[in-house]
Amino acid sequence: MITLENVSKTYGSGAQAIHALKPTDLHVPQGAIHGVIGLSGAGKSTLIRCVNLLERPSSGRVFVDGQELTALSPQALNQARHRVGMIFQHFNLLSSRTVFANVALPLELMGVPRREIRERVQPLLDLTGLTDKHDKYPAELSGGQKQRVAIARALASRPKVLLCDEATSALDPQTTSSILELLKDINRKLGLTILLITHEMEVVKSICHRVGLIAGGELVEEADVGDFFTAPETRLGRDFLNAFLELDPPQALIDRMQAKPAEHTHPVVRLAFTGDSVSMPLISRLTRDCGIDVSILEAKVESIQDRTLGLMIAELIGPPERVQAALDYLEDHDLKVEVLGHVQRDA
Ligand SMILES: Nc1ncnc2c1ncn2[C@@H]1O[C@H](COP(=O)(O)OP(=O)(O)OP(=O)(O)O)[C@@H](O)[C@H]1O
Repeated sequence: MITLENVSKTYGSGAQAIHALKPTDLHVPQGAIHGVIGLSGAGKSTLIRCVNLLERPSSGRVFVDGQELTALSPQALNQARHRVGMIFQHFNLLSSRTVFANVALPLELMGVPRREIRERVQPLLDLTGLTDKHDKYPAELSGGQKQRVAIARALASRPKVLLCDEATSALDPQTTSSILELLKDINRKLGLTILLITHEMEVVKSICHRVGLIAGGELVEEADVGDFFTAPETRLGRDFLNAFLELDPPQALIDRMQAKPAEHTHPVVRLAFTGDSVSMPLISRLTRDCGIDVSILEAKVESIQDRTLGLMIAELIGPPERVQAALDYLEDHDLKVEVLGHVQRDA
C-alpha cells in the first residue's frame, strides 16, 4: 500500500547540507500497522512527511495504493492526498471551528455538497467517540478528545492510509492507550493501513505489526514486533528494549564490571527466553547438568502481543570451562545470551 524506493531528503546544500534521510526503501502492505521508532533527530518526521510529499524527497519514488505520487502534477497530487490522512502531535485543529466544522473541512475543500457532508461527518463522530461533542470548540476539549477530532477529520476523505506523526506524544499514558485502541479499531473496521512514527516502545508494543528502527537518517533494522521485542539485531535496538524493560544490572555491579575476562572473574549475562524456553526449568538444569552456580540479579516476564518474553540478569559462577559449557547449553536451547561483562567474585 505504501512503497518508498530509494527515497532520500537533504535539507540545504553544500557545507550546510543536512542528510536527514539517506536513500531508504520501505514497504507497508495493505491493512498493516507499521511503526518507525528512533531517537530525536533520527529522521522520523522527515520520513513520514516524505510519504505524502509534505516534504518533497531529494531523490527516489513514493507509491501509495499503486500510484506514484512523486510523478503527479500538483493538481493530481492534491487529489491523491485525499487518500492519505495524517494526524499530528499537536492536533492542528482550527480553533474558530466547532468539532463538526473541523471534521467537515476537508469535505468542504473537496466540494462535497452540504447534505452529504452532514451524512458523512456524523458517523465519523460516532466512530471516534465524539457523538456528544458536535458543537464544542477545540478549547473546550481535552487533549485526547482533540486527537479524536483530528482522527475523524483525517478519515473524512475516506483515505486508504493514515500517517501518524507522534500522535500520542502530547498525551498522558491513559489517554495514549485510548487513542491507540481507537487506531487499532479503525485499522480493523476500515482496513486502513497505518504508518506511525514514535519514540515510545509502548506505542510499538501496543499496536504495531511491524517496526523499523531509524538512526542517523537510515532504517537500520526492521522486524515483526514480536521479534523486535525478543531479539533486536542492533545495539540501538537492544538499548531501546532495555530502556523499555528497565532491566539493567544494579549500579554497584556495573561499577565492578570489566569488559574482558580475567583470572577469578565470571560473566554477568542477560538472558532472553522466548517460546518453549519460557516454561522450561532451564536454570535448575543449568546448575545440575553444567555444575555451576547461578546468581539471579533481576528477572521479569513480559507479554508482547501473542508472545511471552522472559528476561533475566544473572552471574554464572564456576570454573571457566564449566561456565563456557553453560553458555553453550543456553544457546543450544534458543536463549538469547548477551555477556554484559565480567566481575571478580569477591571484589
Ligand atoms: N526544515 C528543515 N531544515 C533543515 N533541517 C531540518 C529540517 N527539518 C529537519 N531537519 C533536520 O533533519 C534531521 C532529522 O529531523 P527530523 O525532524 O526528521 O527528526 P525526528 O526523528 O523526527 O526528530 P524529533 O523526534 O526530535 O522530531 C535533524 O537533524 C533536523 O535538525
